Amino acid sequence: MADTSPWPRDEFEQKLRDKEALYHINHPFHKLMHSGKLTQQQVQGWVANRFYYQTAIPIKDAAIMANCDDPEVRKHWVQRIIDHDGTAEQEGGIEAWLQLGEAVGLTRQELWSYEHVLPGVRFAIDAYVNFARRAPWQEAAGSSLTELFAPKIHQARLDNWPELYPWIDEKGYRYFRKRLTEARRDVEHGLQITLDYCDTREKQQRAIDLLQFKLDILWTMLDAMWMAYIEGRPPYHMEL
Ligand SMILES: O=C(O)c1cc(C(=O)O)c2c(n1)C(=O)C(=O)c1cc(C(=O)O)[nH]c1-2
Repeated sequence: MADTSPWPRDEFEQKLRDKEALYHINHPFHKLMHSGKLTQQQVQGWVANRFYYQTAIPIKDAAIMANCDDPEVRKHWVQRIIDHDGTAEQEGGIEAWLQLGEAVGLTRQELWSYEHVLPGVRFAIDAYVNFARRAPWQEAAGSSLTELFAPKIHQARLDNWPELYPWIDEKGYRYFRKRLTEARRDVEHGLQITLDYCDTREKQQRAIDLLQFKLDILWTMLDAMWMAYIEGRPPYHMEL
């Protein structure tokens, strides 16, 4: 009979970490971006589409909080919302992303209107928010663990973009710098929740599958952007 006992904690954690192989840092769109081959218009397309993700993240985190009956968890989780929305005194990630938009030549109104957001990007992100609304909060918390792999991609942008894309204004980099520390703190907490909650093989496997679901969301966003901005085939492009 197959062994269905839970994996030891460190083995389970390693299985989650192994998912890095499918992280969107490996998507051809990011590969082009990180080799300096994107035009200004293509960078703008990415920034405008990703803005929909940025504004969805605190809504997703509020949905997790709304489903969470543990004040100890909420006490920490609320920081994620503050990181993105900011406070009366301090700017958050959404404001930093708007500044990135301006640094690449977009206006705030353009970003807020979501006029550049592709249907495929919107559907993928909406799937993440809707999942977080309905899932047990521990499962939704676990799906944020793609952030395990995010500091590397933020760091790569900080390291390479100034040379590859000298036309991007320096004020655009604040978002990525900010996320380096925030993402590391988030995953420490998210990982503890997941490792504690998944005390059966079934729950562990479900967490791995949900991490894959989140990887699918990130990958699918870039597939839609590839069609529109690299192939020049946005939706309803009819020419052969
Ligand atoms: O630029 C990226 O590649 C990237 C990826 C991810 C991610 O892995 O989901 C996040 C972010 N950035 C990010 O900035 C961010 O605030 C964030 C929050 C979350 C989440 O699922 O809660 N992911 C990510």
